[in-house]
Amino acid sequence: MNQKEGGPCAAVFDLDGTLIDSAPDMASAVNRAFVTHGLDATDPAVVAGLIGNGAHRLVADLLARQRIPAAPSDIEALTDAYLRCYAEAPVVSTTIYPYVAQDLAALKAAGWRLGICTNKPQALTHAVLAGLGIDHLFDAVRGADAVPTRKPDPGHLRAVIEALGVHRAVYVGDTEVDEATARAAGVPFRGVGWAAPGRLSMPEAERLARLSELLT
Ligand SMILES: O=C(O)COP(=O)(O)O
Ligand SMILES: [Mg+2]
Repeated sequence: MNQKEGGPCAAVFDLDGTLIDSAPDMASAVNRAFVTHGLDATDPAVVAGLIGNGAHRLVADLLARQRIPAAPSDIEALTDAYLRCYAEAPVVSTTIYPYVAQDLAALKAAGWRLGICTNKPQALTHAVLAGLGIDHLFDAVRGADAVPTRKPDPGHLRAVIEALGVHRAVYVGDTEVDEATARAAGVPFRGVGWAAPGRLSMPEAERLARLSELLT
């Protein structure tokens, strides 16, 4: 996609695993919540592989891994505890992936409108973007609780694109949830080359080496 083809274009990004490596802080928060409730902590590398479907699903998946039967109300309580722990320390070990900040700035300077479509809750998304000093780059940000139905429902991505006020957009992500969301919304999808193995169905060779490739 190219600005020269007419009309503003937008690049909408998934957040965790796409623009930022937030897995260490997310793993630390969910493990603090589990341990506080008398449950076991999980290897942060395992937690990292489960991120992308939102907080509730992360907690449910971790409980299932530990073979702990849990009522919906237990999962709710643990999810609330996880999100409280995360909000207390949203940016301690989280980092922006290499070149992402400068490539986002280059896209913005070239006239692209930039958006975020993430399954992270809205307040935490803003806290993390602000903590990393990249919140000013985005024209529309929609977390999981800022839309009636979240990813993989295509309405989540469509809501971001509508807020950006563009007719042409691309979605960039790191998991099959993102791929499926884009497909269902009829939006072109690009996967990041630094996505963890097995998280995207598209071949490695077809993924973005750098976000600046969107400019070409
Ligand atoms: O699973 C989450 O909490 C958020 O993940 P996402 O930013 O990749 O959508
Ligand atoms: Mg992701």
